[in-house]
Amino acid sequence: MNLTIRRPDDWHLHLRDGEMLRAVLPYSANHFGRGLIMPNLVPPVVTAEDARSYRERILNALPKGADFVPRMTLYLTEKTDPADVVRAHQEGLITAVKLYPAGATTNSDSGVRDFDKVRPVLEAMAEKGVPLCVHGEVTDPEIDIFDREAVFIDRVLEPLRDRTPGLRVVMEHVTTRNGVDYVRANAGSGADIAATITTHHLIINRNHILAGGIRPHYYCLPVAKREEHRLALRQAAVSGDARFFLGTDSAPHPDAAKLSPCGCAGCFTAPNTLSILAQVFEEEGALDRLEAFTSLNGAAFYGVEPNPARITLTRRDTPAIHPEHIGFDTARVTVFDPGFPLFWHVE
Ligand SMILES: NC(=O)N[C@@H](CC(=O)O)C(=O)O
Ligand SMILES: [Zn+2]
Ligand SMILES: [Zn+2]
Repeated sequence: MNLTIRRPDDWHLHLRDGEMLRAVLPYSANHFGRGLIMPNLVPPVVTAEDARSYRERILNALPKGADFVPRMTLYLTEKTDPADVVRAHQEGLITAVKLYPAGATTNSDSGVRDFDKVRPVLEAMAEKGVPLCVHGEVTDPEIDIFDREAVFIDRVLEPLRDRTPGLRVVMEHVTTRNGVDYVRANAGSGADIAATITTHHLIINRNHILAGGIRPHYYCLPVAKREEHRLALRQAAVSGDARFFLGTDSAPHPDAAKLSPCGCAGCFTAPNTLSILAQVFEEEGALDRLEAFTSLNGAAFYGVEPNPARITLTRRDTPAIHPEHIGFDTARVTVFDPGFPLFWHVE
């Protein structure tokens, strides 16, 4: 069986920097036309100048002849200058701004604590149509980690959208039925809310992380939730609803940092994402909607044409071989293991 679709885009991607960047980039560049590049480097990508030089480093790391365009984001801080953001967006240097609540996830220390301090930036973004990509979790230690996304919607997202009419928001890596329902319920208010869904959250629930032994490679943020939430995500992804699209959140970390007493969050899914997604859509009887999720809906939200190139996926009787790890001089990174063989090959 064959499926030819527009070349996909990855609207949430961590490429890191230096030798890690050079090691992981070819996997994304192989299958994706564009990637929205997350700015949570150390130090973060805060200004237009930072984004310009990071973009340069990515372009220099691209394999020869690659058909991949990095689209940049800025990391929102309480000191972000609205004029810098607007200028960078008008020049086409950045596609969006990323909000990390301080302390919510990997390298989020420079993120936002006091939302009043970023109001001028958000207002400028609303006026100029610069999308805000949101890591939607509260950091209040009183709130159970499995409830942090749902509480964020009520405490932070809804008030923020109320105060900033017209602000276009992407709920990144949505993990709950609450998130899916929130996006759906705001249908009436125009194209100002959407959500990315990752590959791994379509596969794992919280049992996969914790039952029968702890599995650090399944630990990511937001953490995977109960099965009912995974099913809600699958349903949203395969529905064809234009407000849901792929952002893999492929987030490589060296094994040494994952397999530690305080292991860090992130799943590295770039190499096998498309094989996994084809299988998910096949299982859901929705192969005809895979292209909308991977290649059309996100482009429409960001106001760009779908990629002109196409890729062909073929379902064979023999499993597709993906590396278990990728390695470079000083580190090894483990590839996300869906826990079942993958029969869809990317040609
Ligand atoms: N998703 C993750 O678990 N980790 C991401 C950060 C993020 O996207 O929140 C990372 O940068 O490692
Ligand atoms: Zn995040
Ligand atoms: Zn991420």
